[in-house]
Amino acid sequence: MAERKPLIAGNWKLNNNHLEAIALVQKLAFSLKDTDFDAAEIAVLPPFTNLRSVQTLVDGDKLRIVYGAQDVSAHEKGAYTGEVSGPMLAKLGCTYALAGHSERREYHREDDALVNQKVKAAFAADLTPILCLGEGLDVRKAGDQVSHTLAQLEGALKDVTAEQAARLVVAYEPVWAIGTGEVATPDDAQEVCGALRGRLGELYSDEAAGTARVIYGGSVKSDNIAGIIGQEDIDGALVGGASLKPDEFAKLARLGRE
Ligand SMILES: O=C(CO)COP(=O)(O)O
Repeated sequence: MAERKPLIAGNWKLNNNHLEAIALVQKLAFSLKDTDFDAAEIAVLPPFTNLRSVQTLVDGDKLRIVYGAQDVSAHEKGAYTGEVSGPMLAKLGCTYALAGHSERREYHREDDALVNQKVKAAFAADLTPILCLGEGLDVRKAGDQVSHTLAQLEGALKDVTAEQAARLVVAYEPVWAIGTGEVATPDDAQEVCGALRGRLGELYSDEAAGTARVIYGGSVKSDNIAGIIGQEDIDGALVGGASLKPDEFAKLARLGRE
């Protein structure tokens, strides 16, 4: 099995203007000073308006974090008011772009077909998409979480190549765990993450499934990350609320080992 470097990514959601973003990244850099950057890749995902400021700080201070966007347009250019394209994000030095976060699926009516276009747009711009998926509470109560998330995976990966799939990050974020404080148990998270990796193997190859990273998101904190990351098929975390607190996010970046 290939070595997969854990990814700890902070999704800031709709928080912080660009000045607040600079302050937060500076504090985070300080909090990260004793961190082993070889143990995990650390990413922040601020709002679009902050990316240029974060780029300047990361480049200027040679910070060992990477960054990305919370969304990417399905379109490359043209008459698409309000959209931000993959090439624009790549030009700003972004490594990652989220695609299909449950908040975009819910509040902006994004479906698997659109998420699929966004995943392909990210790959086309040499960004790594972080494909978000996960079931709501009703699906979980019915015990259909595996089939539900596998269907989302297949829908989002239509026409994605094996080479691309090998670079993919899939974030399993059960909707009922997001912002609720109700983190999935390590076993529950592993059940779905293992099934997602298994399906990547069936759709592509064992090699692709072995290098793609599958991460978990939903109420991850420094006191619960160790159990989550200890699971065989979980390669990191997508963190919301806790990513806005520099000390707490730095502890997460150290995988809760202190
Ligand atoms: O949605 C999330 C990350 O994308 C998770 O958010 P919380 O960590 O605040 O639950």
